[in-house]
Amino acid sequence: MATKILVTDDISQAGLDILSGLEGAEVVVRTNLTPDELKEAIADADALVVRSQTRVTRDVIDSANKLKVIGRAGVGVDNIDLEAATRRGILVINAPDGNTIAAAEHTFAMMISLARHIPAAHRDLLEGNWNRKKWVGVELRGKTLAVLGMGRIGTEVAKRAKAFGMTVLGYDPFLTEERAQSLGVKRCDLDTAIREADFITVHTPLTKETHHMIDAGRIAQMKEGVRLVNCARGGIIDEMALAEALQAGRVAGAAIDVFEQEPLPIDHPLRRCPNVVLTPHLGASTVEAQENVAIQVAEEIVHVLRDDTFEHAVNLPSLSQRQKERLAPYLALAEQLGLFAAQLAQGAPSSMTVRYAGDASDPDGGYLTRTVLKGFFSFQYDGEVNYVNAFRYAEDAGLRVQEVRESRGRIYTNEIEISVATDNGTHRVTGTVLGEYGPRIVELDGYPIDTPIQGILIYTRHEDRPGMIGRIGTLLGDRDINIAGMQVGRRETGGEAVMLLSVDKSVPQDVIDEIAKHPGIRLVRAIEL
Ligand SMILES: NC(=O)c1ccc[n+]([C@@H]2O[C@H](COP(=O)([O-])OP(=O)(O)OC[C@H]3O[C@@H](n4cnc5c(N)ncnc54)[C@H](O)[C@@H]3O)[C@@H](O)[C@H]2O)c1
Ligand SMILES: O=C(O)[C@H](O)COP(=O)(O)O
Repeated sequence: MATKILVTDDISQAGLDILSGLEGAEVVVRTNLTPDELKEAIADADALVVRSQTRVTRDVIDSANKLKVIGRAGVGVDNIDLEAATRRGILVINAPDGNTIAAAEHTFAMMISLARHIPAAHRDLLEGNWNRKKWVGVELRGKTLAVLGMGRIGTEVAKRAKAFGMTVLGYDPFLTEERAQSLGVKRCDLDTAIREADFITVHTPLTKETHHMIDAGRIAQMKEGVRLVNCARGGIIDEMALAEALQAGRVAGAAIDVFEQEPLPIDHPLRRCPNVVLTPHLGASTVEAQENVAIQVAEEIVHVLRDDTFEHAVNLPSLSQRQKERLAPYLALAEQLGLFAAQLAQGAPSSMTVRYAGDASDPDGGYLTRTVLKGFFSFQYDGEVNYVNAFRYAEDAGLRVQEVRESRGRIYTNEIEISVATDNGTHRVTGTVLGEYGPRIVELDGYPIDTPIQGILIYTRHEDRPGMIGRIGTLLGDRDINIAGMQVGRRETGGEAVMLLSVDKSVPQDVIDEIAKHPGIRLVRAIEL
C-alpha cells in the first residue's frame, strides 16, 4: 500500500517535490478542509503536513489510524494538540529556522510602517488627499525597543534595531549576560522592559506563561505613547485591553500580524482602532521562507518515514547519526531488558530504577530510558508503544522512573540494570553488551548469570538441592520442549539457586503452572524476547 502524505495547507512546490520523491509515496494536497473532511482524509494517512491554518485537534488525531508524523512547515506548533499526538506515539516535527529572517524583517516593516503611518498615508493618498502635516511620524533612532523573547527572531530583530540606532532591552529567561553583551542588548526583567520602552515587540511562543503577558495591568505600566508590535502569536497581547488603550490614546500605535482568532473576525475592535497596522499572519510569507520551511519539513518527513535520523522533533529528543550509531548496541540491550523486566516483575509496577554504568552511562542516556520503557510496556501494549509515547505509558501506569549513572561498571565495561518494584516485590536484571557476543544478561535478582538476552527463556528460583534441575528437564521433555541452553547460579550451597533455561518453543501456561507446583520451586517465569 502506498505511503499517504496528506498536505492540508499551502506549502511551496519544492517541498511537495521532495515528498513525491519518496519511493511508494502518494502526496495528497487538500487545503481548506472542514474538521470533518480533515478527519476523513487523515484516517489512512501516514504523514500530515500543515502550516498554521489547519487545526490538528485531539479529535483529528484520534481519527488517524496509522499516522506516524505531523510536519509543521514553520515554527509555531500551537495549532497541533501535542499532548494528544505524543500519547498516540505520533512524532511532531517543525522547521524552526527557515522563516526567522522573514519574520524579523516583517517585524521591522511593521514597526517602521507604524512609526511613519505608511499604510494610513497610502490609503489617504489613494482617496485623493495630499496630507503632509497629518502623517508626521517618529524616528526609531534614539528610541528604546524592548524585545520580549530573545530567541531566533527576537535576536534578529535586536540586531536590526541596533543598526537603526535604537537602545535594545532584552527580556528572556534564557538570555545570558554574555550573550546580551555580545549582541549589544541590555538584559532586563519584564517590569523594566515594560516601563522603559518606547517600542515593545514580542517574540515568544504562546504558552500558559505568555498568554496575555501584556494585559491591561502591564499596559498601565508602560510609557504614555508606547507602540506595540506582535508578529509572534495572537494571545500574547490581550487584544481587548490593547484596543481600549489605543482608543484612549494611551498606546500610540500597534502593529499586529497574528490574532487570538484567525481569520480576524469582521467585527473585531482592532479593525476600528486608530493607528493600527494589521496584516493577515504574513510574517513567514516570503518566497524564500516558504521554500526554506517546505524543504526543511519535507526532508524531515522523508527521513522519519525512511526510519533515518531527523533533527527537529518537538516531542522527542533528536539523535544525530553519530549518536545513533554509538547508542545502537545499548538501544538493543535496553529494549530487551525492558521486555525481560516486564515479564519478570509480575504485579502492578510502582517504581523503576535504571542504572547505567561505564560506557552505557553516556550523555544520551535519556534516550535509553525511553527505550527501556518502550520494551517494558510493549509486553502489555504490543505495537502501540514507541519512543515518542513511552514516558506517557509510565505516567499513566503511575510508574515512577529514576535514572542512576555510574562512571564505571561494577564488573563489566558497560552495564544497564533495571530494578522494578511491584506489589509482588522487587526484581532486578542486569545486562551488558559483550563485544561481538552482543547483549547478554549478567545478573538476575542478584545472582550471577551469563546468557544472551534473546529467544524463549524459563527462569526459576528454587531450593538448591539434588534433583530439582532434572525434574524440570524431564517435565519439559515430556511436553516436547527442547532445552537449548542452561545457566544455573547460587550464592551458597544448600540455599536458593536460580536457573535460566533457553528453550526452542513457547511454553504453555499449564507447563509453567506444573513447574510452579513442584516442591522446592519458589518462582517460575516464562519470558519471550
Ligand atoms: N508571524 C509569523 O508568521 C511568524 C513567523 C515565524 C515565527 N513566528 C512566531 O514567533 C515566535 C518566536 O519564534 P522563534 O523562532 O524566535 O522561536 P524561538 O524558540 O527561537 O524563541 C522563543 C524565545 O522565547 C523565549 N521565551 C519563552 N517563554 C518566555 C517567557 N515567558 N518570557 C520571555 N521569553 C520567553 C524563549 O526562551 C526563546 O528564547 C513563535 O511564537 C513563532 O511561532 C511567527
Ligand atoms: O510559526 C510560524 O512559523 C509562523 O506563524 C508562520 O505561520 P504560517 O506557516 O502559517 O505562515
